[in-house]
Amino acid sequence: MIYLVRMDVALPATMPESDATELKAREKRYAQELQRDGRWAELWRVVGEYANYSVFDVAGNDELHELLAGLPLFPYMRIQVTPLAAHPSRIAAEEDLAPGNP
Ligand SMILES: O=C(O)CC1=CCC(=O)O1
Repeated sequence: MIYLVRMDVALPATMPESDATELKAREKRYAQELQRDGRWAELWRVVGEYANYSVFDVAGNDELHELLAGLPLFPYMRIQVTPLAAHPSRIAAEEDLAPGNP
């Protein structure tokens, strides 16, 4: 299933800079691991905000929840999830159209 996810991050003003830096580094490693295995398909910054729009390609609600809850920044995020369905007018990617592709 495909999900559009918006994450808004709000770190407490009282958080020491070194803790914030360490959390962000862990978040980056976690996000890049999931991008490499294909489950975090898109990651875009919202212009002018400490927020992102992401697209996840996972088995379903339970897997998405597990991935999101595992984000190092999860305790400091507001997360909105929109499940997406195929659009009938979408031109499929070349590889989707390849003969023999399930
Ligand atoms: O900076 C953000 O939007 C939060 C975040 C998600 C993945 C990552 O590396 O940072």
